[in-house]
Amino acid sequence: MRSSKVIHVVSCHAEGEVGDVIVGGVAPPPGDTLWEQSRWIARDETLRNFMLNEPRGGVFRHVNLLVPSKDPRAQMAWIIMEPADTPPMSGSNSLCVATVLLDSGILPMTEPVTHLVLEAPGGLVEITAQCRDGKAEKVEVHNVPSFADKIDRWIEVEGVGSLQVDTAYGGDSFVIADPQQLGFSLHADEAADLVATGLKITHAANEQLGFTHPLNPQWSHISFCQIAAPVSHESGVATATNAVVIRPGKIDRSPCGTGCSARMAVLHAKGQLKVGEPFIGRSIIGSEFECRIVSPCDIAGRPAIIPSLAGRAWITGTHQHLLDPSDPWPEGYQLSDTWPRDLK
Ligand SMILES: O=C(O)[C@H]1NCC[C@@H]1O
Repeated sequence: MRSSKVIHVVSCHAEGEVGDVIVGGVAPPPGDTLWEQSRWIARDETLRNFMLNEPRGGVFRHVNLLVPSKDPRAQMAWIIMEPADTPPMSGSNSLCVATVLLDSGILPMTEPVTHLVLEAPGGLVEITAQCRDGKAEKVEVHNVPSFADKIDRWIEVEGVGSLQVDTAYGGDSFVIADPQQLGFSLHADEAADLVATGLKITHAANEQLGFTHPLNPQWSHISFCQIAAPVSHESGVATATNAVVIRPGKIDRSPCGTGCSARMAVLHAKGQLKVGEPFIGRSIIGSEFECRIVSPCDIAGRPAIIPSLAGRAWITGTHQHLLDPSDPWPEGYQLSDTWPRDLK
């Protein structure tokens, strides 16, 4: 066996969504801030391609690179790599990172509760992990400030027609649409059709509404379409199933932490969810995040919220990814059979 690199990974999933964690073998990228470091990873593409492309990755995979924190309040920082983007924050990936840090002993675990501060490219997040017998059993994340952007706006979507949507930010940027308007019931057997429709909605929303983060103008697109069922009250708790369509073409298997944060910001802006009121986000495979609005806040003079989401993550394996110097595809490859081109 020979290899010109060895990347050590602890694989994990949070409520069904893969979030592998690189724990060794990659030097921290250059940059004065974590955001700059994440832009370097996005521009350079070498690590993204090696880990996300076939034969090592695939469209379903997210990979997180642990790096030393820049902010002295944080115990660790990480850079999120998703198939289409290198985003500011991710709920499912934050659960995977916190679980791997604690369950594998990279950071010390205190039972029954461990508190951490982690640094994502989009800001600091506070972690409260319920721990027992060496396992982080449930992880709560206080997310970055989240806000509704455009409410009840009409867009024209190819093959759909006029569609009323909201846009919002919950650590990443969303267009949110109602499945009833689209003829979906959010069952798992609709997954392929949800993806095709969601990609068209994302494309239309980017062209017709757009998005720019008020404090980070470099984040200037809508990443995801969240097809979000109306809220119903189950045992008195506001609950809603969603299907978040991730470019280039898959559905989040988890309830999507940034999506639930964005949704809560919209519900709050519409007067439909109060500060502190529980909200359950449910995924298309039936997994759940327990969410709430921790507090109202302000972002560049606009009303915003600090959301919280809680869920479970499990380690699924360890891998050492190698590169034989004679391998003709050191950065892997993508083919449109499993890695669809963005539909327009
Ligand atoms: O939980 C989330 O926020 C996400 N899951 C995969 C894509 C998003 O980052």
